[in-house]
Amino acid sequence: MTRSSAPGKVYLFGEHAVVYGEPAVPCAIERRARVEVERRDDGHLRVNAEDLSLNGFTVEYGATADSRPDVDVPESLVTAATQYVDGAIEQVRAVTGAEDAGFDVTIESDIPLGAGLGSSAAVVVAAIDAATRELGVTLEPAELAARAYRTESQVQDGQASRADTFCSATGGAVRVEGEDCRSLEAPDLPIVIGFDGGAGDTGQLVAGVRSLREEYDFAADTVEAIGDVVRNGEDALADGDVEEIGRLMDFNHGLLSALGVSSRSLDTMVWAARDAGAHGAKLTGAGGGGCIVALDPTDETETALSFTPGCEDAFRAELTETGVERLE
Ligand SMILES: Nc1ncnc2c1ncn2[C@@H]1O[C@H](COP(=O)(O)OP(=O)(O)OP(=O)(O)O)[C@@H](O)[C@H]1O
Ligand SMILES: C[C@@](O)(CCO)CC(=O)[O-]
Ligand SMILES: [Mg+2]
Repeated sequence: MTRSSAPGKVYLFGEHAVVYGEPAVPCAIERRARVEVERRDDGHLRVNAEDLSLNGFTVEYGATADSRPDVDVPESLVTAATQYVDGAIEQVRAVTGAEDAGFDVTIESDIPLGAGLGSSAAVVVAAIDAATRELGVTLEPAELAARAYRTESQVQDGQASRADTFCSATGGAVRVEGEDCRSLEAPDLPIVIGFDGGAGDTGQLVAGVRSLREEYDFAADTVEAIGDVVRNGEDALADGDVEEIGRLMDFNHGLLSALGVSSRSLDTMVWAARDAGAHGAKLTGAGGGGCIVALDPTDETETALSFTPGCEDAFRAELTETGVERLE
């Protein structure tokens, strides 16, 4: 039996635009997905994911002739729920050459699903790491990130960046631009997260931005403007200038909002944070619903968010330098 964990992340700058080759800066946070893997002799895959539910039922599937979860919901929802783990196992079989390897996979996660904190990347990175080690193969973090990226890309119809998976595999703050992935020095930022209890589907939100970009030149310009914000953000990070970082996060949120990926509750939380004196606030990840990230060294933003209608949870996030972690 092997167990691995991998962290979620927040984006300081650059989500969505990073899919089209602009740079982005995500940072790993101390909220993790843990995946336990045990090899099966019969070649089947059985998945137990206690945080993943469909119609209120925990998803448990696999290892029978009809291996669909026993839940009465449309097939498309079942596929959406299971495709990241199935895709991770596909990568494991490909990279090890053990095409008929079977596994029992158990997932436990502190990262809310579909909320912009990179739950999919963390689950895929931890699953690939644990399952390859179960077969006696240990991947370097860069190779692990590359394999996890293939899964995210497949699920997102070929439109994914390497940012989430690289950040989760290596930990810390990272800078990703196309295929260029590197670690970045970042000051210890006072990060506060607000969560509206909701979720957005990353694949669908990415597809929405892609069609806007194809339809309107000014949407393509907006994507490029996000790239400019990120480049300014890198300078502010290098200078440790938290006020400037916050100002640029505000700008980044406005541009994401123009691209249609914010929501009423995300905007409400962003404004609650700004009104409470945060240096800046923006949505994080794919958007549509889920989380915002704000910078505030005082308790004001966390307190204000906890009283904001529509905000279900407000908490401080510690950045972590630990990417994938091998537990057993
Ligand atoms: N604990 C988990 N167990 C099983 N599958 C999970 C778990 N967490 C996430 N997933 C998979 O990841 C999907 C959510 O991924 P999605 O990319 O839409 O959101 P996210 O990664 O949380 O947010 P973002 O990509 O915006 O950072 C779920 O539908 C599920 O397929
Ligand atoms: C929206 C997006 O930029 C980040 C999702 O966390 C998609 C991606 O990078 O693949
Ligand atoms: Mg994701």
